[in-house]
Amino acid sequence: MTSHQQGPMTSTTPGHPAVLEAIRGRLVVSCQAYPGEPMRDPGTMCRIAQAAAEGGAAGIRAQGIEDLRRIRAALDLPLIGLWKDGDGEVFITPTLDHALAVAGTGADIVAVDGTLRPRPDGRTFAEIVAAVHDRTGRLVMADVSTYEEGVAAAEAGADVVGTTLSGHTPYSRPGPSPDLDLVAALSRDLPVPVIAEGRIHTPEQAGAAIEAGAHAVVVGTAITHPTTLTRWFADSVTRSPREVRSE
Ligand SMILES: CC(=O)N[C@H](C=O)[C@@H](O)[C@H](O)[C@H](O)COP(=O)(O)O
Repeated sequence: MTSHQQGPMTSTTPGHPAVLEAIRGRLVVSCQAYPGEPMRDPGTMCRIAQAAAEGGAAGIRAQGIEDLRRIRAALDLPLIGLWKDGDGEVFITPTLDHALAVAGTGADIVAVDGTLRPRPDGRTFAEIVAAVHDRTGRLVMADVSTYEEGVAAAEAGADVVGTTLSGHTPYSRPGPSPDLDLVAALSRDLPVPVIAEGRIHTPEQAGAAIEAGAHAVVVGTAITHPTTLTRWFADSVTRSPREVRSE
């Protein structure tokens, strides 16, 4: 039994809740595999999370009820939980029922789509935040894609805002690199901590996100998704001029 399994970490110092203090200026590793992939297995994700912890992850972000239960039982680190479900536009913890189920796993922070798009259960983001707070005492992370969404999410009661969905909505900034401008603007203007998440592929980019003002950095693909990592290398090798390879 870990302290996290007893309930949400309570604040020991003025300011942010303890779980947010624990990840301040640190790396959180997102451990996720996608439907149909060989690593889509709670035991496998738990081992990946344990490996990330050994490497210095200060927190873990994970998806799916069983993955979260396994990781919660195995690791005494701040845990950001979500449940990706459905094939609609809003798929990150899309309804209040999803959010309550995530909270029930012992995750310290429930990550919820924080965009302004309609949700399958018709609730607003503010209603979901209020219900999670009232019924579970857990914190809520708003996954947003733009500055306006970040401001609205903080006003709606989010405890922490992440840039997770930048580049993943049709109206946000596309491109392969992290949206550090969004990280900087939200970090400057929001009264709650901002987590840099999404398309952070190198240690330099992770450091730059902290420099831009991020409270913490979440890295997923570049640490825990070997299929994508392999594709990066495979594509680079096959695109290289033959003479370079034969040197
Ligand atoms: C858009 C979406 O569904 N993002 C998901 C959110 O949990 C994950 O698939 C990402 O891996 C995670 O956000 C970390 O980002 P990156 O893998 O780029 O480091």
